[in-house]
Amino acid sequence: MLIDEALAGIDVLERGSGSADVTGVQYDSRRVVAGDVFVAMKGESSDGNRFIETAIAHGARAIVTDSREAWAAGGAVPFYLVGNGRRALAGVAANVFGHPEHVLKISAVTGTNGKTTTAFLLEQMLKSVNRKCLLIGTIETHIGDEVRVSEHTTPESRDLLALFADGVKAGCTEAVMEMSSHALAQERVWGVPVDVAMFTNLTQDHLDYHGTMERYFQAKARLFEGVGAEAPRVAVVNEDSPAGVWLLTRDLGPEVMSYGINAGEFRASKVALSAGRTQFLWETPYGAVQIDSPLTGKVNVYNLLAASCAAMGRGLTLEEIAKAAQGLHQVPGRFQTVPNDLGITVVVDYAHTDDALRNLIGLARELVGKGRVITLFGCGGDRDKTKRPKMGRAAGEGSDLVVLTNDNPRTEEPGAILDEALAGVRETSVECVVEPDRATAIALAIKAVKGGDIVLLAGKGHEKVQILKTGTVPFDDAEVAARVLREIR
Ligand SMILES: CC(=O)N[C@H]1[C@@H](OP(=O)(O)OP(=O)(O)OC[C@H]2O[C@@H](n3ccc(=O)[nH]c3=O)[C@H](O)[C@@H]2O)O[C@H](CO)[C@@H](O)[C@@H]1O[C@H](C)C(=O)N[C@@H](C)C(=O)N[C@H](CCC(=O)O)C(=O)O
Ligand SMILES: Nc1ncnc2c1ncn2[C@@H]1O[C@H](COP(=O)(O)OP(=O)(O)OP(=O)(O)O)[C@@H](O)[C@H]1O
Ligand SMILES: N[C@H](CCC[C@H](N)C(=O)O)C(=O)O
Ligand SMILES: [Mg+2]
Repeated sequence: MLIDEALAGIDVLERGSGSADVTGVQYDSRRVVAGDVFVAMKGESSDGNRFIETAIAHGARAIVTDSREAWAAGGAVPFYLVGNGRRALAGVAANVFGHPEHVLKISAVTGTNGKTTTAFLLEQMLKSVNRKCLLIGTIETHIGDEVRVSEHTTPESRDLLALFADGVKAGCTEAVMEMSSHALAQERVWGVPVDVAMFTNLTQDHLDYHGTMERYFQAKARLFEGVGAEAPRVAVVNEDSPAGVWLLTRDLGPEVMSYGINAGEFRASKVALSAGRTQFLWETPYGAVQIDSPLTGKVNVYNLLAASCAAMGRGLTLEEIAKAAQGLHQVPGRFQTVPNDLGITVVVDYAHTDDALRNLIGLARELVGKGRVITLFGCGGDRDKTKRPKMGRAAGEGSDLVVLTNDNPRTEEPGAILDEALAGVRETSVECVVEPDRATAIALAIKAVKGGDIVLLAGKGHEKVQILKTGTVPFDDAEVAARVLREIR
């Protein structure tokens, strides 16, 4: 395609001389191949403009830059100056990949917790009526039946559009995706038209990046305004969440579906919860239906409500949704039990905020009866530090024993992270053992079990690695727990 076609619709401030035939687009010099347009953009930790020469050496045929200096300096291929590099990248990618975003009906979910689960549930509901689906989120990317491991919850626009194009090629008509607050703030989803948008909840996380809860919320709210695209046709909002109530006061576009247990037009009543079973009557303006699903816990009532509303927004009937709910599978690493014949309940969960820990421990308390709740957790390095004592407090408040350990210390000193979390645990009277090595800590937690106790391994869920200063090593909570359980047999 001619570079002018690749740049169609993009506000180009200055054009270089000459033309070029381009076959692809790239924003990372290390991934440029011959024929690409390289979009050089300023980032927060680095600047793509520093890598223009490398990109040209790798075969870039044109440069789109957000730096006037880089444009003025020019080079061996035509240069184009744009005002906003990330938006230009999204626009060029949409042109290069043939606008797959207009072929797919896109459902997107944002919120602090429940995005991955809700997206998985909605995908399963859409598949139950034979719609071919793309799924894009934290754990995996599904392109119809093909499964790929995800690098980001929400990929950079170029990679997102490439996935959309693969989906269209595979015959998908629907896409279900998570939109992280990082991606919304950075406009990785610029120009992506969302048909159905979902909001799950807002509690503390990611303040290292957003600074304040207000800015964190405003990033999430952008999904409902449309990011370089029209506002979503349908807005699905949790009215039991204070931030959801606030969102509902805004102009949310043509169709609004509020859900909840205590409030909301699409409401769950007669909620009955037990291990492996969630039942409620779903009362909607279009009639009521009994939902009976094999998921566990109150948070999943909310996830089911969000997914069910979105499924309805995508045209499924109440009966189709109820039928799909019966056959739903639990999401990997979300309240996942580790099978064993010792009668010990070990649960792997991705709770990595104080709110999620509180919900998880509350659920365990309900299930355990007279037994004890043993909670193992840690806090991520190079991430929101202010959540650490809060997570510690949440873990301490509901548990009978806390095992504090590492969870991806990244470049930080593990001991310092543990101290910050421990300060919160110490605000409670719970017994706490600190063991930095996560495998040893898991063994310790499981070996502390007396009949009828429950062990919660929180924070890493589906993750398959531990990220340490010295490098990334394979690590899987469920696998380690299974090994410990085999050893003590
Ligand atoms: C804080 C954050 O989100 N940063 C993301 C952001 O980085 P950035 O804008 O600072 O970019 P940069 O690293 O300064 O680089 C600027 C430009 O130079 C380019 N470059 C850089 C080096 C080089 O050798 N050559 C080169 O061309 C880069 O490709 C980029 O185009 O854009 C990059 C390109 O898309 C992302 O890889 C990067 O994700 C970092 C690695 C990250 O860890 N992000 C996490 C926090 C994240 O996004 N998480 C959310 C989920 C959070 C949740 O669980 O809720 C997600 O959606 O995954
Ligand atoms: N609706 C919900 N409300 C509150 N907590 C939830 C909800 N759903 C799940 N959780 C808790 O949050 C954890 C993460 O859930 P999930 O992976 O679905 O969320 P997410 O928003 O995708 O998270 P991330 O942004 O880290 O990818 C779960 O393991 C569970 O402990
Ligand atoms: N995806 C989220 C959660 C990771 C949870 C925990 N395992 C950690 O590393 O903090 C993040 O990057 O903040
Ligand atoms: Mg997720």
